[in-house]
Amino acid sequence: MYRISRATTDYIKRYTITPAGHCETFLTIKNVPRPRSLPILGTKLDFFLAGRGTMLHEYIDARHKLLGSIFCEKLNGNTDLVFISDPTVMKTLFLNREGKYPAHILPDPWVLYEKLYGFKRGLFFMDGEEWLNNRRIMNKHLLRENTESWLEGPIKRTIDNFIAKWKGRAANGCVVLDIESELYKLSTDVIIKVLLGTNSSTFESRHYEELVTIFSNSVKKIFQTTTKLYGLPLNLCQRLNLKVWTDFKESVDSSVFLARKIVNEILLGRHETNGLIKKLSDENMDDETIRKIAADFVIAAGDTTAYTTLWTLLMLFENGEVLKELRRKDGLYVKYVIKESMRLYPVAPFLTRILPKDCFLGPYKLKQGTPIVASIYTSGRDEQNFSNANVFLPYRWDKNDPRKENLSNHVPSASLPFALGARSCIGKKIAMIQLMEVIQQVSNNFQLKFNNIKNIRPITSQVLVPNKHIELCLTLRNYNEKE
Ligand code: HEM
Repeated sequence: MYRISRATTDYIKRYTITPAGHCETFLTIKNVPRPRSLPILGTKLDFFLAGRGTMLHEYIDARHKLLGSIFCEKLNGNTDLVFISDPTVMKTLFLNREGKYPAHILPDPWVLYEKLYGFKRGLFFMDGEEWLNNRRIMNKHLLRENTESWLEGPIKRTIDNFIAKWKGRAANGCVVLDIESELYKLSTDVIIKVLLGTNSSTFESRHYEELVTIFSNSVKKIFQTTTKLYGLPLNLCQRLNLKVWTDFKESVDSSVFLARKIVNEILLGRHETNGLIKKLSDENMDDETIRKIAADFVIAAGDTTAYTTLWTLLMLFENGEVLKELRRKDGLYVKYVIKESMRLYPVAPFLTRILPKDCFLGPYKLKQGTPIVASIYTSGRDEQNFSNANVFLPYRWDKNDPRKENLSNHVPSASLPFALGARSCIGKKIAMIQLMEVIQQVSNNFQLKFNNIKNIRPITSQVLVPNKHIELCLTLRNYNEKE
């Protein structure tokens, strides 16, 4: 099922395939549709006008609408990027074309930081055999069947504490919260407790709370400062020591320092713990590799899970009927609510892979090294993949729900919030346990009211985030309230 533009269909008619199945001439990257561009400048101006990348998801969505499900654009650099949004082509990429060591495009500021300071990062930044060996060990403890049985303990305990604190704060009436910071802190706390396990008293002090607050603020700053560097000449900013670069560098320095400090403390007391660090240590993973991988987890966990929680709560606030249904039902409905919110607001709106060898993708023969970008935001909102695509309808994920009959289009593989294949998110089970627990408990225990959400829109700031600061007015739910 290739949804290709009219221009591509014409090419296909022109380039025939012989009965023996041999392609006489095939389509190449030169035939991939591309937007009109200016000499020398290319489409750089369009890109700048679209907010230097902050509206990239909408910019690319508009391109797909114009050019079809496969198109090519250089964006701000000199390399052709091939954008795809067809679910079949995306599946082919992740399951058959990415090779043994799937490679993705790393954010430029991070690459420069690593080069300048010789600092080695975790799983997301590894490649080749190093990545595969470590990934296999991580898969065993985080993704295999039944890993939920050890993950649920530390995660649910952390969320119970979080909800108890919120209840205490809202005990005397409405309390206004900086919801982003609250959720960042929660996600950081959850991942530290996963590293630590359930049978330890390490970090049970007031200082721990302060540490989590300082750490999550500093991680939040990394994402803000990276976004400011979008589209700027990075090497020049660094050589001139401009504030955009030094702000980025300082936020990375302090986040990495603190993340390693946390991991070091767990490593020191590992024999009393039963969490992920103890498990990796028992696999004979060396301490430096544990430090790299675990410190990155603490950094990676914050924004993705925090913003997915925030988008889901916003969707529930705006869709009162769904919130009522969630409070009435237990079990899997909360999972459908989260899947639906990730379909509309995938925190990673683009996924990238670099082709390991020459291969066909859709009708095009592409060369080794070609960067491919899967437009997850577009595929999740395409009417051909999901009927009533822009409406928040969690029941579309429930195959037993009779209302589903009205939704003729449903292509699950068009919504890939955690990616697919060997390099998909290693933290997806952690994230799903956390999301399901926190969304269900917040909905059951509190009334939700957000301030300042008129005309709220998503922007790309590394991940998909709201375009303005949001406050949550938290009130304890009156269980007798009529629903
Ligand atoms: C809602 C929450 C989350 C979402 C939507 C999400 C999404 C993703 C996606 C799409 C990728 C794949 C990137 C690619 O293919 O290039 C990824 C990779 C990764 N994620 Fe997550 N993530 C989430 C939570 C977490 C958490 C809680 C952790 C911490 C354990 C985590 C750690 C990682 C790591 C280390 C990788 C790199 C894996 C590798 O390269 O082998 N993620 N995530």
